[in-house]
Amino acid sequence: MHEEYAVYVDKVVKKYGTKEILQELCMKVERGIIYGLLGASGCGKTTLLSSIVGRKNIDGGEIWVMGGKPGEAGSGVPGPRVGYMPQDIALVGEFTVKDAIYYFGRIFEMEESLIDKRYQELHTLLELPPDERYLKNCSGGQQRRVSLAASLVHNPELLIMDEPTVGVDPVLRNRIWNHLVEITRQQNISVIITTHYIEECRQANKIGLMREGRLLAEESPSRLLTLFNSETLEDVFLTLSRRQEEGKLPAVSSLPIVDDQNNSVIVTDNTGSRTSVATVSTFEIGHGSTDILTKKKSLKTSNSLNKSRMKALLDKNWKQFYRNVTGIFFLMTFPIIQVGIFMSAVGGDIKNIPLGIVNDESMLVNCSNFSINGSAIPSTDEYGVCHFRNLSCRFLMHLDHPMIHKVYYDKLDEAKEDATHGKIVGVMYISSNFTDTSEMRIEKGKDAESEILDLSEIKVWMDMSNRQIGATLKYKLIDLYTNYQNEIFNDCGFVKGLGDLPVDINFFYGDNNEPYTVFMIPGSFITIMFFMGAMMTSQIIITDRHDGVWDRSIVAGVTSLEITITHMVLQASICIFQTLELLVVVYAIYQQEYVGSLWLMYLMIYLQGICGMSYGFWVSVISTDHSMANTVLTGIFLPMMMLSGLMWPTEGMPPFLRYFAKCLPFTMCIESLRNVSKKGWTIDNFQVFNGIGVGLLWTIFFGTLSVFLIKKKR
Ligand SMILES: Nc1ncnc2c1ncn2[C@@H]1O[C@H](COP(=O)(O)OP(=O)(O)OP(=O)(O)O)[C@@H](O)[C@H]1O
Repeated sequence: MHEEYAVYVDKVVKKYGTKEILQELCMKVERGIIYGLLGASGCGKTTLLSSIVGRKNIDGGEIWVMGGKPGEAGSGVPGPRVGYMPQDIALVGEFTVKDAIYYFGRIFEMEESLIDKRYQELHTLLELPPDERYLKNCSGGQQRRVSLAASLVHNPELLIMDEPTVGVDPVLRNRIWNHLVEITRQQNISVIITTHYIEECRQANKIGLMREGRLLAEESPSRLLTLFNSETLEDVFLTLSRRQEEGKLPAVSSLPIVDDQNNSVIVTDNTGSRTSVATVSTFEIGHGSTDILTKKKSLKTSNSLNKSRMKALLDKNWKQFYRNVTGIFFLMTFPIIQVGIFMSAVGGDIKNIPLGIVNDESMLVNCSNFSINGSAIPSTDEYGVCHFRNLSCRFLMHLDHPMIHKVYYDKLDEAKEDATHGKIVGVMYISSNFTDTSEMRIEKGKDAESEILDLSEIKVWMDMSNRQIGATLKYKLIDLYTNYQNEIFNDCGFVKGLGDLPVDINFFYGDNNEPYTVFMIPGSFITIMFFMGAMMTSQIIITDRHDGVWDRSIVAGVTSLEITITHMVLQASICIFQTLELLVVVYAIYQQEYVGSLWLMYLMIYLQGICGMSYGFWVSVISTDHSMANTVLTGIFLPMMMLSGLMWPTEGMPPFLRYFAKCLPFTMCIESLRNVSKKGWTIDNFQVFNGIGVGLLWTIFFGTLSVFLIKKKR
């Protein structure tokens, strides 16, 4: 029975949450007719059409389209059997008028010459704007006409149009209707059309009046006008709406109208018994119902990857990319800017830290006249070891370092006061008899009194509220003191190295003077690429989905997998350049050292970009719009970054958190990349391979989850 109809909707229920949008709705569209679906805004027309084309799952009832169920293998719906013009324009703004039509032609696997022929016909019929005009530069009405042309390009068996005539001038509207009448008559095409201009539906063979998720009536316009003795369809609709409100009008039944011969519109009451509400003229289909449509059954969509569709999608993605100058600029320069800023701002030597100095010894001597000669003279008498003069001046000379800006104070209290007010970062105090006690400290050695030790000590108070500055200064002071001590010991003729700490530290990898930047480079590479991949993917996919391009393409027969793969192909290509940019900036421009394989490093960074894309894909699937996507993206990315060991080694975390952190997408990859760049390890080392492995697992996980969610989400 269903085969007789182009569309057969039987007691369909569709809910959004708990709200029933379609309430056991029944609708029958014979083949080769124009069916006008009328109803107020929000009554569920779009929801019904989306369900018919297989873009929404229904919660009850059945839908048959061209004898098959939408979405079922071999039904051809979604696919080339249907032409769908959604309410939104649902075209790519970066397309020219011609591109838009060619895009759908290629998706429907039409020959290029045929697409061109159809394009010329539709161009004339619909008065399309010039071929090369970008859609984003077309008016709303022009875009709508292009959208209409795109749904007609392949001469579908069933044409579904959601408000195609909005914003179209009356002459052209009339021409569109005439064209619809012509194609239904000559080619037996079936058309379902929704419109706000109720009266234009007089040209339809049948209309369905819809209200609050139900069809109030389903008949030919002439019969409805006769039945309700009305001049206009508006009046009919008004009367039916009133009756529905008064509870006198049940919905249209799914049962076949058996007594059509009696010229009655049949409705079913709430108990299920059928009643005739009026006697009217017979519903006419102005032409035969010869089934030329079923002969087109070769037009089925295959679920496997299709070359022509993939080509069309790749072309679309490429045009979307290269015609969006701001987008290109952002995608290509963002990694350079990011890593450039990082290299310039992070890990450089800290300079000019203000250090307060109170040198009580300088009350007795003037350091500006100080000469290093004679400040440490080996002793000639048998008890002495070495004689010192003005050692405080000699030590202060060693503090002439770019990191330290010496600020002299006369009084210790004043210096401490300034330190507490943040004017200086630390205070250094040297006692008045520092030189003498330093000499005695060496002479007496193990017998030195604590007072001597105390007075020969340089005392420092530090502001450690900025730990990085405080700690850097602290280590620098110790370093400078060691240099100073070694220098005077050398002058005294002591054995070389006596002034050093008795700890000899050597390095397998890296060296003592390596800046903090080197530690952070792998983390910054990985996080920049991951973030770029995620941003790019989520933005592009959400834009596609919001513009309706995704949905429309799927109705045309494209599969989610094809869309996903083609997006990934383009973005993965962009990632190739972005990864290269990062490496060039860091290793060629900033001349950072590395010992491992550059190819392996490239691969690892690149794969993280792909992992980011997969993550961005998942974010785009679970997000309803851009702002939600941005929130989810950054909301998850930031904690992942903090746990990644980028800023602080994971060894500093509580054990359970460390294990958790290591399972995250880029924690282990950062460590692995460090192992390659600093240690020269290769991929056969497990501690390199595991980082790549975790990234790959996350890529597969996010990708699979996204595809699953897309399928489930309709
Ligand atoms: N994804 C969704 N989630 C929740 N509610 C939705 C969703 N889509 C639509 N709705 C609601 O379902 C109802 C029917 O929407 P629908 O778009 O089908 O109406 P319509 O008759 O096509 O309206 P219009 O003529 O204005 O396009 C509306 O109340 C709408 O707010």
